[in-house]
Amino acid sequence: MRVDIEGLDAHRGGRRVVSEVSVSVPSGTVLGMLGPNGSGKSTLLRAVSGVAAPSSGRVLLDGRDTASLSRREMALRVAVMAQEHSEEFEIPVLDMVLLGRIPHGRGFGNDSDRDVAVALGALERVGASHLARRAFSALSGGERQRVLFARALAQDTPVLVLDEPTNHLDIAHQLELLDLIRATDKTVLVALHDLNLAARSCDTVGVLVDGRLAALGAPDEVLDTALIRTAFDVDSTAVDHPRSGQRHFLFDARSSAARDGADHRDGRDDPDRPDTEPDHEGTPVSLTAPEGSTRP
Ligand SMILES: Nc1ncnc2c1ncn2[C@@H]1O[C@H](COP(=O)(O)OP(=O)(O)OP(=O)(O)O)[C@@H](O)[C@H]1O
Repeated sequence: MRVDIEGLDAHRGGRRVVSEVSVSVPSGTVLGMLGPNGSGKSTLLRAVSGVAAPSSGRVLLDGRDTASLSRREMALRVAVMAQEHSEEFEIPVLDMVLLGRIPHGRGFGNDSDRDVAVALGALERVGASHLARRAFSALSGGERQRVLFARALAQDTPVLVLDEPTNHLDIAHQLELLDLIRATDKTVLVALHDLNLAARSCDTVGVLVDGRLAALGAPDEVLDTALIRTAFDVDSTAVDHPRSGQRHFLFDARSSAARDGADHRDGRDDPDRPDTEPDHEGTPVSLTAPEGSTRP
């Protein structure tokens, strides 16, 4: 299902925090939303998923304006994994995942065999089958994230909206979750903080700065040291992964001297800057694979 965001503005607390965002997400592709804290990623995703209506602009799902869809019609199209969840319910994990089946069925507690099979299948996909009988409230943060992702999968929608789904996850589970996202044929909009994970996992990335889209495109085209400095206020060095060749960024906090002066002289004569110049212009530096690391 194609998602088109057209000229979207959104307000929080009476203030416009997303301005004139337009993005098209082709069916089956993954859009990563990046940006510093408070740049408007969650607010944009809330507007896309219908949690909060945009103050202007519109969101189209396969050409249909979401404003014309009922809540159930939305829930059959878009599953949401929100950033903060206050679910302290004592309910078993399986029941939590079954909540994702409500738009398909007869309501809470009336789950069909198929609903249960779908929920168990979703738990298995996220490696959480062993948690099915545990109380959701008794899970760790990472376990909860995986269960909530299972709930979103169990909703069986063509579109997934995921707000920092890798929060709390250990590295293995971060990679696993993003691989699962990549492997689905769903259209995915996902807010992420880890630029390297985003570059690895997204077809397109959009970078929000102060609620405006500062950049949009394929990760390799969009992410470079200049953009990272402007958007995130950190210095970075681009390196190629010794085995995969994929570009990665190493980050350094910017010195206050660089901050004070760099905006108009680009930091080139910064006294804190090393003589051996890490590449700050976006051309990746090649790293040589350590000896013996010849595995593909
Ligand atoms: N409930 C609220 N009331 C008032 N202002 C809010 C509310 N929620 C968010 N905001 C403000 O809206 C702006 C955008 O917030 P949003 O949560 O969309 O950013 P974000 O990019 O998702 O941030 P983060 O990376 O920290 O999750 C911020 O300035 C934030 O302080």
